[in-house]
Amino acid sequence: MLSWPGDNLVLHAAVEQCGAGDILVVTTTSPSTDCMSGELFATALRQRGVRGLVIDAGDRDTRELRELGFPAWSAAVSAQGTVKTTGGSVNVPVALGGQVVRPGDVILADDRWA
Ligand SMILES: O=C([O-])CC(=O)C(=O)O
Ligand SMILES: [Mg+2]
Repeated sequence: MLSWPGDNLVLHAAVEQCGAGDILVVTTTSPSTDCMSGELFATALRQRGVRGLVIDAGDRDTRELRELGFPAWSAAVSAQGTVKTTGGSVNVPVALGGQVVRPGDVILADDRWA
């Protein structure tokens, strides 16, 4: 999904679109480390059977995520929250880390930064 920086309104819509086995990939229209997601979103995603979250912005509640056992990769850990004002796009190709990720792509991720 693609979001306005510092705004996680569309993340709510994206969660509703997710299903079992999915990995949710979150990007913003310009660089931002503001926190888009945390324990609450992770809990909602996990309940839908989502396998992980990749977010090219901030994430938080890292201890709770670890306790939940929910895998999340983010560009930053930040306490700076977001507003819920501007829509975005769900189920569209996005670019992050020099890669284009399309809906339905297979994602392989680990914790080795490799
Ligand atoms: O509520 C938010 O915007 C992000 C967060 O901390 C959570 O999902 O727990
Ligand atoms: Mg939280």
